[in-house]
Amino acid sequence: MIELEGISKTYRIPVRSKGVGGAIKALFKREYEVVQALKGISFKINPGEIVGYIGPNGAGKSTTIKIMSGILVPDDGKCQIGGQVPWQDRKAYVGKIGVVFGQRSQLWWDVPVMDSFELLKEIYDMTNAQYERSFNELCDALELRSFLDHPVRQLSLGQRMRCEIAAALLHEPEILFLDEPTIGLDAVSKIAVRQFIRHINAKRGVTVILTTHDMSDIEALASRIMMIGKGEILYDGSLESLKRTYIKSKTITVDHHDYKGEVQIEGVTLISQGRERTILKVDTSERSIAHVVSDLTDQLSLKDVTIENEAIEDIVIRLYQDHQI
Ligand SMILES: Nc1ncnc2c1ncn2[C@@H]1O[C@H](COP(=O)(O)OP(=O)(O)OP(=O)(O)O)[C@@H](O)[C@H]1O
Repeated sequence: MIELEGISKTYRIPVRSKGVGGAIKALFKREYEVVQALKGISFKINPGEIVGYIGPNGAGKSTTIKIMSGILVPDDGKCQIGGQVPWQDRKAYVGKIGVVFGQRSQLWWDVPVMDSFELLKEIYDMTNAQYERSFNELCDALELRSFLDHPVRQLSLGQRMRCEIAAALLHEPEILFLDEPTIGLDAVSKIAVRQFIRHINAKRGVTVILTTHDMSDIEALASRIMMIGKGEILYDGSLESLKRTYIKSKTITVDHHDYKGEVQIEGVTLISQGRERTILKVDTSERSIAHVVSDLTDQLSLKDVTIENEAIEDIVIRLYQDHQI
């Protein structure tokens, strides 16, 4: 479905020395700084996958999405999406993709949402039957009906984002690019957006490429993650395998009856110990959780035990550190 091979992209940014002298000099001779945003990245994505594309600010995520959506042309490399090159034959290509840039709107700001949808029907040359089917499905799944006649500028951020996603999917594309779709949303709206992405992926088989800084989006949605740093793919694999490779510790929280003295267990760091709750960190490469829990049972009268993995954010930070990013 999606195939990128050796894609590179550089930007030329004009630089100018300070002051009036610099401005005059720039009139005669422009100097540029070259930023290499993508350094020959390659990957393949199969139909129906949901891929989380993550990386720190300036890593090259948006540049990749812009190339895949045909807005930017790379300096080098090949890109084939659904059998087409995104920046060629644009009219046929845009029918295959939907794009949401969380920080920008594709809806007409001053007109009711409904008018934007009807205009999109004309732009994508949809039949009445196709439009009705898609529109009704999206309105129901995203609960849009109560504000369809409101101008976009009067919508809350959560309502607007639901409309943006509906607008991107109205023409029933096979691929959806989502660039930070949950940015700025409250917890309830984030959950609604995630549920909808799962729903549309299962129902229509839409392939989803999602960039986000919110690791809970990734945990909720993506079975595969690609991590980019300084224009290079640093990791491409399952979230599970990332966790297996990089998770080095687990935290055990034990609720217990009366405190009988300080817990002492090999390979464990005691984080805190109170009368009824003890928190420990276990280096899983040194001790197995089963052994630690068994030792705890000997030393404490247990009421409840919770075992938590390291947060995915911590794993990602460690991976960036390994690559000196
Ligand atoms: N239009 C542009 N002109 C010049 N440089 C650009 C342009 N767009 C991006 N860059 C530079 O290219 C690099 C990659 O930027 P890009 O926006 O792709 O990163 P990103 O991973 O999406 O970052 P963020 O998470 O902050 O959105 C950065 O160094 C950025 O400053």
